[in-house]
Amino acid sequence: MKKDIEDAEDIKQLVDSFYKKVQQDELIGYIFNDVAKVNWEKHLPIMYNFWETLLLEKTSFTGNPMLKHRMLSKKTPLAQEHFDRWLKLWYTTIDASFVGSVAEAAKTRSKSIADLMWYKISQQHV
Ligand code: HEM
Repeated sequence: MKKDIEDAEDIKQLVDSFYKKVQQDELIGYIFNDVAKVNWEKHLPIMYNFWETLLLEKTSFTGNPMLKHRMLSKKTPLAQEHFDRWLKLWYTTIDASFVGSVAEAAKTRSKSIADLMWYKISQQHV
């Protein structure tokens, strides 16, 4: 039975299964695997903190995602279709296991952040 995202364990499960899909994705996987060469042992806990801060009112995240993605877009072109795929995988992963107001917030928050990131990145070239 599906339930809402309630605690750190749920966030961990969600984030772990999302990045499993991301790594195998034919459109965006290479950005993580080959361009950024992500150290997953480091990155996954950062992402648990990020989503706990956004969804569970914790304050553990202290990174600067806008800057990180702007730097990434200097290493490889990032396009709207990459963001669309990121969001599609995120929504699919949420919907596969969770339902409720926090699950909905996880989707709407990610969409606003992705829109803002894409806006900032696309403005860099003008
Ligand atoms: C095309 C879409 C995206 C790509 C290719 C992408 C890729 C990456 C990569 C390669 C990193 C760096 C990992 C490292 O430090 O080793 C990263 C970090 C991160 N990403 Fe994304 N990302 C995308 C979209 C998003 C979106 C939509 C969000 C938020 C909803 C997000 C949230 C984050 C956060 C919070 C970090 C950690 C930042 C930090 O360490 O300060 N990303 N991303």
